[in-house]
Amino acid sequence: MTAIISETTRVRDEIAAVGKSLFERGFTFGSTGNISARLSNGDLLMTPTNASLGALDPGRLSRFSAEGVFVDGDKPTKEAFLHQCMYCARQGVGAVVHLHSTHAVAVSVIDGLDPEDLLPPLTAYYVMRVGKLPLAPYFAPGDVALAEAVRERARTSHAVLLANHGPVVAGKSLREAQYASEELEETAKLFLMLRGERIRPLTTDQRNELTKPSE
Ligand SMILES: O=C(O)[C@@H](O)C(=O)COP(=O)(O)O
Ligand SMILES: [Zn+2]
Repeated sequence: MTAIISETTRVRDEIAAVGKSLFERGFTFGSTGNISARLSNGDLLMTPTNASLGALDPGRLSRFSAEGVFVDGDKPTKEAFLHQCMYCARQGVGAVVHLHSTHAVAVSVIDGLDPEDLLPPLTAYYVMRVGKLPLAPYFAPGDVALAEAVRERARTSHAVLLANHGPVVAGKSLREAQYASEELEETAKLFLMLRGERIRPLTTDQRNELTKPSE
């Protein structure tokens, strides 16, 4: 019991610290975005609805049981189902971050990109942290129909861009989800800066070299 309590406290504090860091560096703003993390007993901690990621109270985070039932805390984010579907679609997910990071949102609005993989492999770090970025069609925030669209894409990618909205990124840990979200935003920025230029993305061989399982 003691171990569970201290793990809960640690994860609550970590969610608040990551939220503050992302907010203060402009990765999301106002009360946009939401974060969740899984505890070792399967429970999920999530940010409450209408909360600024910059000023989260660790003790007031919303908690769901492993079965997806709301247990306690403030009223959960309206995207709770979106977070839950990332945990269901992928093995080993420990945390999920959703942001309205400006450049990623801009990419989510551009027509004519490849909806299976929106951004080219500009750098090795992008390939290692994000890899592939499919687009989920537009649904209003909080619409449960979005869950099915995201679940389908999350089976093959831990990062999904919601059309005219923003990214949802899963990681084994909260730090992994945070770093991948940041890398996605910076690559979206590079992509927009480079529009109209002749570019030289990584080749398929270079990409495969980065993602091959280590022996
Ligand atoms: O875009 C939205 O409204 C939500 O996806 C969002 O980012 C913030 O919603 P809450 O977490 O319910 O505040
Ligand atoms: Zn949102």
